[in-house]
Amino acid sequence: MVIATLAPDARNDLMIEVVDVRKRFGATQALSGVTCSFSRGEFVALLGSNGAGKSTLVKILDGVYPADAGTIAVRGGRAGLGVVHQDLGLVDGMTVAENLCLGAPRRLVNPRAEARLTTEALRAVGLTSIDPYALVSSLSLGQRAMVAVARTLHRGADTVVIDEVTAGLHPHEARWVVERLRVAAELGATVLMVTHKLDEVVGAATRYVVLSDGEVVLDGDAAGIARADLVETMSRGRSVSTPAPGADRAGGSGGTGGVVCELKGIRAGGAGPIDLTVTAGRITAITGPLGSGLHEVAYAAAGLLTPDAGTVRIARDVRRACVPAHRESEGVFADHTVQFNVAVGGWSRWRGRTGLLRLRQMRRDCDDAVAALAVVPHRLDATVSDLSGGNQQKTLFARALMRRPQLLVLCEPTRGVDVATRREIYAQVRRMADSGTGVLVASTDYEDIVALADTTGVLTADGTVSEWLAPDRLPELTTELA
Ligand SMILES: Nc1ncnc2c1ncn2[C@@H]1O[C@H](COP(=O)(O)OP(=O)(O)OP(=O)(O)O)[C@@H](O)[C@H]1O
Repeated sequence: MVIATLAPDARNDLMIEVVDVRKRFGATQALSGVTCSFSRGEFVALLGSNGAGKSTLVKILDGVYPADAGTIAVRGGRAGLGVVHQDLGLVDGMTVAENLCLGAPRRLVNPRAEARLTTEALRAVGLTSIDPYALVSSLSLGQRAMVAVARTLHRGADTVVIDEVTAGLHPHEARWVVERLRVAAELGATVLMVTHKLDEVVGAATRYVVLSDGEVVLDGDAAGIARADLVETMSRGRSVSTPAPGADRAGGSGGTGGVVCELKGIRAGGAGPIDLTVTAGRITAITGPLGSGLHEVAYAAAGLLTPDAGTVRIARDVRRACVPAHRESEGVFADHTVQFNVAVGGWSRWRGRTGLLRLRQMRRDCDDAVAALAVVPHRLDATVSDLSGGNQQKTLFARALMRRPQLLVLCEPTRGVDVATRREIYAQVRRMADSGTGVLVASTDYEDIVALADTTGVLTADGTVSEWLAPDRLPELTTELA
């Protein structure tokens, strides 16, 4: 199926029409007849739990996959629609203007004209404060995201699909991006935003489209849909054994256990020197912007990286487990099954007195772990590369817990997971801490910090932690770092 051009007699403001689109991957029906249409000036939040079919739909719109059946028609044809992915695809060492005009025939464009075109393109997304001659590397992550959106529209798209680009942004910056997207829609663009962060889009999106099991289960005007109903629809009634994030911390771990890990004067990934202690039963967190070195510091604690300087002291015989920040390159064994990915490294747990693995117990434990996190598809023999991003993340998390670690290091533990899973992960981490595990969380996601941390170190611009914040001071994070 190719993306068609909307018929000339189509409704005036209609931009995209998706009719009965289906896509199957082997045994999985990823999309089972999606029908929806998008109009000029709409700001649509495209939502759904992990494995609901969002990425599949976006990839079909982007021309990455053909659909098995159905039709898609776009005003202006394929060029009328652009997708901005999480990596943004900008060249950091070039200016904003050069990035915007990249690919344009050079003889038609001189630097002055480039700057003028760039200013116009930036205005179309409500950006008036960015210098066309600024290097992209000098911009904040949110500004870069908006430059990528402006470039997509500048290249002739009227509709832009934003695929989880706000993940990892500070809440203020994410809100700033969403506000610019709202302005872009008001100025005439059609914006479809895929996100798991409901709070970003509630109040800004004009419409919600929720997918579940490859079908549209809710499609309506945002003004008429309450947040709670959205969560309920997205979670399909999945109950989670959790209070709201942060709610139970007052009665949680007291941090009276012994030291399981101590970092002194650590320098890693550009961060440091940092002193940090993880004690049994307590959740210590570090946060800061992407690239600040917070993950490298955590890897040093997990024993996955030798720091550039400083010492790592680990209590004797401590079992360590780590959820790495980048699941694709550092985490999953993509060609292996879900069971292998969950069980790997934790074999001793199932070794019987004879030395043989108790396979049936191993299978049961893996099955319980993936059921608690609602991994889709719920099949231990599924190949991990066939899972959606959020479901891959769940297998990584399940693996780390399967080791019953005494030191649990979590880098971006909730990356790409849906609302219900996020809560389940928070509950499981809290239970681990309450049972005596020392936990170190390194996350750029402020929701993780607010939900989990007993004490939080914020990496400052010089790569150090100037002070450790108790939970009651966490609200300062959202203002201080704005
Ligand atoms: N290349 C593939 N091969 C096999 N199955 C796939 C493939 N891509 C997606 N699937 C399956 O299709 C379903 C929909 O996946 P998709 O990635 O579209 O979900 P999603 O809503 O984007 O999830 P997430 O929020 O986790 O990113 C899932 O069950 C997934 O396992």
